[in-house]
Amino acid sequence: MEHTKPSIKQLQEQKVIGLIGLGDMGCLYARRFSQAGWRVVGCDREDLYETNKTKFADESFELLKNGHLVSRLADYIIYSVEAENINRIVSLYGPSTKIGAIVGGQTSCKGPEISAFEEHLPPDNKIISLHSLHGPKVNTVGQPLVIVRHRASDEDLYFVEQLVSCLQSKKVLLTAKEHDRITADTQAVTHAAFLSMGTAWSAINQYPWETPRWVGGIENAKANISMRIYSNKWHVYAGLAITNPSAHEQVLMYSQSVSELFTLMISGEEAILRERLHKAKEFVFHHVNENDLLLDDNILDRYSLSKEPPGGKQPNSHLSLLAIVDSWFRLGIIPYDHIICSTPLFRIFLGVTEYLFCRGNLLDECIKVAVSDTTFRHDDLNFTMASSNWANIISFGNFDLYRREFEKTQEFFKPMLTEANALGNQMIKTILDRVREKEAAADAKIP
Ligand SMILES: NC(=O)C1=CN([C@@H]2O[C@H](COP(=O)(O)OP(=O)(O)OC[C@H]3O[C@@H](n4cnc5c(N)ncnc54)[C@H](OP(=O)(O)O)[C@@H]3O)[C@@H](O)[C@H]2O)C=CC1
Ligand SMILES: O=C(O)C(=O)Cc1ccc(O)cc1
Repeated sequence: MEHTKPSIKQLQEQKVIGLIGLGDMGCLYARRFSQAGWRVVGCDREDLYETNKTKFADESFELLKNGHLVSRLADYIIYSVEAENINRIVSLYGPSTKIGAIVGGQTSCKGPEISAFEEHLPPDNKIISLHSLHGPKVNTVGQPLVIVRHRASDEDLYFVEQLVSCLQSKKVLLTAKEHDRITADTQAVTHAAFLSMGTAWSAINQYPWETPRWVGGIENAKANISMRIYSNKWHVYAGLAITNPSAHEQVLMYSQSVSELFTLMISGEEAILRERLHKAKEFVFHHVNENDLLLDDNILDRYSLSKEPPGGKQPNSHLSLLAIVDSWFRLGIIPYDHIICSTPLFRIFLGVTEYLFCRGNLLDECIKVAVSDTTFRHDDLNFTMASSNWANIISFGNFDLYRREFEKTQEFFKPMLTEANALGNQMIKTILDRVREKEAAADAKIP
């Protein structure tokens, strides 16, 4: 006999949703689910309960004292806590989980999260994890939402899909292993590149928008994204890279590419550099049509933090962008294969590199400048050292050192972060709207 599936309304009458961790992402979910008609209970740290009662007083979800109370009551519990602490927090509350309930997490690397669930949850509990591939201030509509069904029935999955449908994100079903491999390729290396730019600018004591050496659209995108990362919480980026073993390999390869390309530049090896980069271009961008690039001058030029009017463009060696394509080639990664599972920052990073490699003869101009013009040597040397430093910190798995380096650079940019973030948000919104338009146009072409 075939069972009819319950409607969302019926599920909403039966099920309680629980959030453990009401920071940026936990609060986003708690709000969205409760506003869509689900009963939602949540908790943050128990020692902050009294303060949080005031903070969350006007919300449409219910604040409980701790994760035990959430776990006893909820039918689907989502841990939305720092990746570094996931095992410890699941060990605390996991044994209190309601019989038969489903449990998942929002941390950015699924291997350690699923291991924590397997270790600490009673065997009757099911496991379905989530990962929204965007920050808390991005519109959830159309963004990828990874669902990892690890230990659960079709009915359980159906319930979770009904719950998340209010986000209107694009569901991507993956295993934990697939998820971690792809996000190492997309997120971890993207962050490593922009973290290194920020550290290098801070090391030479230079805001990039305050010097005529850096003008033009590509520079705007680099500065805005770097500032966006430094205006966020360090633990988000540390957790994502350090807890994912695949990310270590990627970040180390990126820093090796940076160092090798820089060596070719300062040795004046133009022909070798050109051959190496054209090979990488052919591998990564062979299908790209120059008339159909994600970004154009118009978009890129619009979002500058500089107070000066845009002048003539200054060529740059673009070491950070040359190196990402070189490392994709050496790791056999075609970044377009991961677009279904990509974050806004990754899509912009890809858009900017695509622009540099495929627009007119920009790539050859850039190679020429890299070898012959010494204006950027000091910056490129600092970038090379910064990327090697970040790769070491990540592969040694040192959270404390990560935090120290991150906050040191963050301090340097602090006076500009609010303005930079507002501009970065506009830039990202424009680019995402544009991506949506392009996708819609492509879908319309399919017969
Ligand atoms: N921010 C982002 O862009 C994204 C983040 N993620 C991932 O989602 C997770 C949450 O990130 P985000 O919301 O940004 O981080 P936040 O730091 O804003 O939120 C985590 C919350 O969990 C709280 N917490 C710590 N211990 C406990 C506990 N024992 N019980 C209940 N709550 C606790 C923290 O309190 P306190 O701060 O006082 O320790 C904090 O309020 C992370 O794993 C992150 O990597 C995923 C997608 C996007
Ligand atoms: O887009 C990015 O890379 C971000 O910086 C936001 C972000 C951070 C962590 C995640 O797990 C997912 C998205």
